[in-house]
Amino acid sequence: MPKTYTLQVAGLTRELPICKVNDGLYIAAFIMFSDVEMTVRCAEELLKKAPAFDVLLTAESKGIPLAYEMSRQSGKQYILARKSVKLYMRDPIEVNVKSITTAAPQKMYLDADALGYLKGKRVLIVDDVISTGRSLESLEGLVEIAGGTVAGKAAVLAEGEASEREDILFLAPLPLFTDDK
Ligand SMILES: O=P(O)(O)OC[C@H]1O[C@H](OP(=O)(O)OP(=O)(O)O)[C@H](O)[C@@H]1O
Repeated sequence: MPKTYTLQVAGLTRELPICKVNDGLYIAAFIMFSDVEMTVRCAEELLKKAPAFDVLLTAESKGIPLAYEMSRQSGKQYILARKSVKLYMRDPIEVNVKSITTAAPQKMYLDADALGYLKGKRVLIVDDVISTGRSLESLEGLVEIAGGTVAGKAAVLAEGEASEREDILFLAPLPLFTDDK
């Protein structure tokens, strides 16, 4: 198994460390935290591809810098689905989620203010990576509960079989790695 994977995306090149998920399955870890250049460039490229939308929606935590930057560049607000309830959240609603990189089942929450903001809006869902698609599915569930419409589903990278999906926008595929390849 190689130690790194060379990613080219949005005109930039990065060496991603390859990390074990479980026996036989490995991923190349794409962590945009701290990489402002990558965040800014990917936000630009995703906004070029994005359909018309009113508001961005992402999930804690790695989607946050991307959604922030897409919001800054587009002038459209972003809403954040939290993965725990904070005492300042009014009447939170929840959906279940289990992503490829987080072993334990998680939940996503929106409070009444966020739900109210999404109601009747065209929502562009954004994340750093779409892999199994379960996080995306949860975000779609939140949009439905809120009474918004999904304008588009966008990520910097589509991992594994997600790169064959035709219902998502992404900038580059990201392979999954197994012991036999
Ligand atoms: O398509 P999926 O299999 O759902 O995987 C993609 C999701 O997994 C990662 O987040 P993670 O849940 O690890 O949380 P984090 O951003 O807080 O690290 C990533 O940022 C996506 O949100």
